[in-house]
Amino acid sequence: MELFTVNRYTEDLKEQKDGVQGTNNEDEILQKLLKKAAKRKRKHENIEVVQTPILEKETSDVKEAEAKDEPVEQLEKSVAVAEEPDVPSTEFQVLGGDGSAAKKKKVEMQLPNWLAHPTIIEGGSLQPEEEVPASEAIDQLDYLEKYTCQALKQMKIKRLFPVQKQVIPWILEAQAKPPPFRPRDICVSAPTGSGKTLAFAIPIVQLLSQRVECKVRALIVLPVAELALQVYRVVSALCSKTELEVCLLSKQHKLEDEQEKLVEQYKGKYYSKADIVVTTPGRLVEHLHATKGFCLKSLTFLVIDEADRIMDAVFQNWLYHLDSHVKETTDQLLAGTQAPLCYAELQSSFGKQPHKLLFSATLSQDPEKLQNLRLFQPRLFTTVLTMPVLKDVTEGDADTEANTDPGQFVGRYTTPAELTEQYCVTELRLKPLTVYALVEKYQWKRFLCFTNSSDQASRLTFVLSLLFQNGTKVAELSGNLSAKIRKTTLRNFSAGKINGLVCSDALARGIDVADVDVVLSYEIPRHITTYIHRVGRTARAGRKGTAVTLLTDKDMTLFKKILSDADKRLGEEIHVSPDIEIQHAVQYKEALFRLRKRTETTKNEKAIEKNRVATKAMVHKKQEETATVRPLTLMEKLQIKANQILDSKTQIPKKRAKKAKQQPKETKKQIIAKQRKAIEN
Ligand SMILES: Nc1ncnc2c1ncn2[C@@H]1O[C@H](COP(=O)(O)OP(=O)(O)OP(=O)(O)O)[C@@H](O)[C@H]1O
Repeated sequence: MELFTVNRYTEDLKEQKDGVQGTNNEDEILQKLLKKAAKRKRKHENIEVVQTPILEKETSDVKEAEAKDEPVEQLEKSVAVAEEPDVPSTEFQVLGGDGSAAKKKKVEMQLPNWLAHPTIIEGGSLQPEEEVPASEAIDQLDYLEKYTCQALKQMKIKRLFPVQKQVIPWILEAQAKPPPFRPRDICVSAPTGSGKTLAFAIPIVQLLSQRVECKVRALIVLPVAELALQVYRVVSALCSKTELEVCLLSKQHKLEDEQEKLVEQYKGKYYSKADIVVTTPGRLVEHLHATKGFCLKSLTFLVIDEADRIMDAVFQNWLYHLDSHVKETTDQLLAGTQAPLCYAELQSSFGKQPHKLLFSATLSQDPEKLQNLRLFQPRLFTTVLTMPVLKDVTEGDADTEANTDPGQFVGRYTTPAELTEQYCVTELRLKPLTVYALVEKYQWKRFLCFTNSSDQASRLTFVLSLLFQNGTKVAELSGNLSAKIRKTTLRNFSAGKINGLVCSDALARGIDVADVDVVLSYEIPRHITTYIHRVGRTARAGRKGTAVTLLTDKDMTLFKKILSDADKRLGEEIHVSPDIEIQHAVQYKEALFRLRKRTETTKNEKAIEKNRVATKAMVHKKQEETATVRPLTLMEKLQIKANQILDSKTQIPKKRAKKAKQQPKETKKQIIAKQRKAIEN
């Protein structure tokens, strides 16, 4: 059977078939083709007849007149087409061939309703120094418990920030509803330093404070250990006047130490020692697998801070582990393998999902990413752009208009109103010197300098340390260092023992260090979210701050494009003296020379280490190989020695030696086997 049939008119075919089929001659085929063409033409014209009245209404009077000139002819044609039997067409229909595709409107992103219509967090003052009106004082807020007010006062907090005023009462109210009502999950997108931590910590502590038995009821997940520690401190401070226990899980401690703080065993049963667990995703997974008795079946709150970061592919698997852990415990309860099988407990835990609270300054508006969290009827809280600086940034025509539409708020990353953004144009080879000159010129006493990689951070720290000879101390804070060293460095910076930190972006998020004068971007960030988090390390909690980006001429276009993603424009340009290179020539040359030397030394050290590891591996392999071969007897050894002496005596001609070289080399095992065979013979 033929797979393909080709219908083609050929002269030979005509001659062959002439006798059998009279209809298959050239004229008839031509007639058929003409008929087909006419039919197609009529069909096309018929479509036009139908479309004309619609078009007429929209287009000019001239077209109207043309249409009236030939109504009879068109009617005839349409009737003719209508009379034609409805034969299925063998022609391919060209999709959009009628031009309809070209007329189609540009596809607009359709967000789910909850993302497109968020609850707006009205801007308010973040100025902590301002006089607080009596009505706004924390003791006047009826939803705050006495112990919360006491703890807040100890933290020197006199009133709540806008995001806290909106979110805290909402969570408390949502949780107050009796079953079967289930509180809606929430996503909160508010600028850096606007106080998101307290917005989730206060309601959680208040709602859990009445608990009887200690069980893990709240899990707060953060992307890095430093952030986890920071949030742990805030939550612990809030819990100081309650009986709640908070536990921190991060790579800064030994796993066994954390296990001891997390669970205890009594008469063969495990008991939780923590009510609130603050953790990083990696450490959480470790405990889910390694800590016996670590149970999350009573989980009431799941907080994901820096949610967009945690939802990144790198961190994805923690959710899977968390889900399967909860499912496993439920299955065990159902099967009765986990004691005690109590009906009430089973009923309360089965199918129960924690209240999910997501927070970030750059919350993803990608519904697919958020879908992984299976949010329950989610609700979005986001900030309004009413700050003076931001007005300036989004100033003008279309943007201002867009801001009045709530649907447009989503995905707009807002920076604090107190932030001043600047840039400094420089050359690539002069960048470290520019950082030095800027710090000297503006007398910045506390600054952060962000690079795009840990290695770059390390190199820049080295050069800057050599340049600053007036007592300004700089240190590295990057992923290259252990968690312990990073912790000490950060503490020294907070205490003012270090003036400047050169950081990689791993630490751009969430770190809350008070009174950072300026954030420098040594290299332009790769994405707008990175920029928002970098600059967010200053101008926090209503204080003023500056962000300066170093730009080469090449960077300029790309940086402008990155800023445009957040409806931002370049800020003010600042300059350093054009003579910096001449002024600091000797110092800079020396610093670069020493950096080169250091790079070489590290490179050599790395090569030596690599060699050492390779040699060790080879020795190990050889040992394994020889271990499998039977040791030679004394006779065999003597025979081999005798052969070697004989070999050395008989000179192999050069040509033969070359030929032998070309042949594949025998392994030691093969040589021994050969010699043994020779002895046996
Ligand atoms: N109501 C308040 N009054 C005064 N200071 C506050 C208040 N709430 C929070 N703060 C302070 O503001 C600073 C920033 O708070 P927080 O770290 O919660 O911000 P954030 O919104 O989580 O920032 P990021 O997005 O960078 O993580 C902290 O030092 C905190 O102590």
